[in-house]
Amino acid sequence: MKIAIVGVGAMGSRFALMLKHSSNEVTLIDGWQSNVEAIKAHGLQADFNGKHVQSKMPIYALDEVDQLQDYQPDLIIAFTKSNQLDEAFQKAQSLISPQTYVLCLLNGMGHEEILEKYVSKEHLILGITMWTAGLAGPGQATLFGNGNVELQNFAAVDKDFALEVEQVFAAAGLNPKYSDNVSYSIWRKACVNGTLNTLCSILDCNIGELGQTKESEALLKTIIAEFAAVAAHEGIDLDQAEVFEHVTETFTADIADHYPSMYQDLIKNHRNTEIDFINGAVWRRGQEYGIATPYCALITQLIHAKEQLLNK
Ligand SMILES: NC(=O)C1=CN([C@@H]2O[C@H](COP(=O)(O)OP(=O)(O)OC[C@H]3O[C@@H](n4cnc5c(N)ncnc54)[C@H](OP(=O)(O)O)[C@@H]3O)[C@@H](O)[C@H]2O)C=CC1
Ligand SMILES: CC(C)(CO)C(=O)C(=O)O
Repeated sequence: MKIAIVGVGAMGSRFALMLKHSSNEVTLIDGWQSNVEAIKAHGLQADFNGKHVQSKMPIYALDEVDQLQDYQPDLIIAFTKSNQLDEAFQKAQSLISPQTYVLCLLNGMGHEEILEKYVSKEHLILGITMWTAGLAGPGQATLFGNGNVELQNFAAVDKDFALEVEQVFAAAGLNPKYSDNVSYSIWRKACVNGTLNTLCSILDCNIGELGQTKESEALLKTIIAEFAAVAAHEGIDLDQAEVFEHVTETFTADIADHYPSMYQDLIKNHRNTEIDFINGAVWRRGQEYGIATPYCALITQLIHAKEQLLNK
């Protein structure tokens, strides 16, 4: 399959390497100049489960997309951060023909509202992933552990292409599943990020260390209850006990040593975070629906305050 990846940070690099390794034609597009230069010079490099891998792939800066006039990908995978998605697709929109599909696996909620400006509902595929990834530097990913992908067409349309993507991902070892209720999965995953990503960032710890604190149980349950109240208003009936179990399973799983992507942004790289698409989205929607979400409000404000202190 002809696949373009827009956003070649940690996760974009993982998917690029795994999809290229299984013989897909992968083209990379990214806005971070030193990353683009490093990949142009040395290819994409990674510590992949302890083994060094290196793979040459065409890469273009977002400002160079006009050089790709005759290039028409079958699939574009969005792997920017939520807060970069709109600007990246504004710059990359010339790649989207009426045949192109866009798959969004970003953490958080509301990305379809942004992507619908650039691709038709019928060609939008939404999903989530439990794969993890980090960056050791420009063009150098750190890829450990296992994960999976859930995806589903956004509109109720013919799912042939999405099933083809499922097959291509299966051949790449990405453990995909065509979901029959991806909206539920997106809320469920948002609960993972709304607890682990935020609390690890505020407490400056990894997932396993968070799980060792006595307070984690009550914090998780309260945050999940706020997500569930807002989700219920949108017709999604989150099973809070199952979601709590799903989140706490990570405390002893092979991602226990992982510092969540929000931690990598805020604490490691002093960059702004995706908080407005996670707890911030729950707080905002709660205000609209008349539902109190005091923990999400406090967490959103603390993360924004930390962004201001660190990202001067
Ligand atoms: N990392 C993880 O383990 C997981 C992440 N996700 C989700 O996947 C999506 C992509 O996340 P992830 O791959 O972690 O994102 P990254 O931050 O690694 O990369 C996203 C983009 O940020 C820019 N960037 C990254 N690092 C730097 C830096 N040090 N300095 C300047 N710019 C930089 C690059 O583009 P540009 O220059 O255009 O800004 C890059 O394409 C997010 O929605 C995330 O929540 C989901 C599951 C796990
Ligand atoms: C790996 C996981 C689930 C940790 O919260 C994640 O999605 C992230 O790091 O953003």
